[in-house]
Amino acid sequence: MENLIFPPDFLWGVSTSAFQIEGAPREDGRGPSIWDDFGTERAGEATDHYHRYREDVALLAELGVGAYRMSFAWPRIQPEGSGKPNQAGLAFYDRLLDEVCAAGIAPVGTVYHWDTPLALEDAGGWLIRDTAQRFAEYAAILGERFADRVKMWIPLNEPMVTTVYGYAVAEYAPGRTLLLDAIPTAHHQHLAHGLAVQALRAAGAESVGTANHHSPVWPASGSEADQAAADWLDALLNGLFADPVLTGRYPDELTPYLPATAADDLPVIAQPLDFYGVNYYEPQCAAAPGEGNPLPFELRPIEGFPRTSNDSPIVPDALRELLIRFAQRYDLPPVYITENGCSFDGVHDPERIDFLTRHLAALRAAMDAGVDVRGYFVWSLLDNFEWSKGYAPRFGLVHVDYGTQLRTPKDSFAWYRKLVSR
Ligand SMILES: O=C(O)[C@H](O)[C@@H](O)[C@H](O)[C@H](O)CO
Repeated sequence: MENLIFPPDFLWGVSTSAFQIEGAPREDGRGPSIWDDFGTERAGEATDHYHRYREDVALLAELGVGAYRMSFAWPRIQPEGSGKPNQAGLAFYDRLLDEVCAAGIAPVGTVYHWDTPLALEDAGGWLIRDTAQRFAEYAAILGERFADRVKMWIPLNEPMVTTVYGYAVAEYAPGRTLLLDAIPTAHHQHLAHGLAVQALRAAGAESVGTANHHSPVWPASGSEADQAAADWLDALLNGLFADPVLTGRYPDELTPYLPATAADDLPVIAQPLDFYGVNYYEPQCAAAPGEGNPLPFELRPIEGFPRTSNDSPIVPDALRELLIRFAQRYDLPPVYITENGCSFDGVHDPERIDFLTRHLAALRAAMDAGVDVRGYFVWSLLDNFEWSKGYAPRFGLVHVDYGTQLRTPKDSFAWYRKLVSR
């Protein structure tokens, strides 16, 4: 830890999301979301944060972080995804945000972290343009109510994951297998982002940015064909989500898959941002597609690196590589690592401390190379519902016994507290 030297005003935080921790799916007028009945394992009561938020905010205060990234549950605010807000839903976030602010912690508000109201999905979800308008109305409701307490806003968490995992390969809700025909959902999310930026600024939001999932893409070999495949996957996973908001353009190779009028929306999409949030977990590897593969790439496993209990390769240096490449490629606003973390079991978690130490060292190296990074958020405060993987992966600095909802800070909690208090 001695070598992990960061500026005195560096922002240390932790991140969570509403659907993964709140529970209380049927309480106080919350409507159904696309995740409520999706997959083999249900979130159900999750960590019951809806009732135990005071205890969790006390953990945040004990941890000593300066910021807490949370998300608002759209179906709790607008049960049908449109129309008048549900006052009981707004009141929950009043209670939560007042508690966070009273603890001297800055709330960072994510407007959407994948829990689309079911009624909107039944109407077409991110496949239709109208959902962007609905989203802007929802963001305006949040801005008007909470911009006095939430200083940093993130309209959408990881639109890439929604498009690829939710609409292209059906790993996540809503579970569509549209492959490249899922790409219009990226455009409609970008439009939603742009309209929400306008709505939040109009409501007095001080700072608005992103939380985009980014991974360096490595070719499986030095062959031209593998390099071309890696470039294509890089355009899909990174370019399609960074270029429009940062440059006002789409990657050339993706334009054939976009709605015909997509270019008309780029001025709204590419509004200046106060920060660029990056969620980093691991690199990807691509090879030229085999016979009969409709995609211009195929994924290859990343080997030769230690792995998490969730079988993800641990490659800290890829974070440094990614940030330096982004700083060379884009006129980046200040950067925040809005998520980084790993799954390991147990309360005694030296592997997680090692993971965080090595990723923070890589982050420091990127800063030494000139990348303007202003803060870092660990995923996650609590063990929680890891989407289609359910409750098996444990990403928390705090262990949760899902039978009793007992919270137990892990060794990594004490380690992070020491780091952020320096
Ligand atoms: O990045 C994501 O996928 C999401 O933002 C989180 O909700 C995940 O739970 C976390 O990343 C661990 O996979």
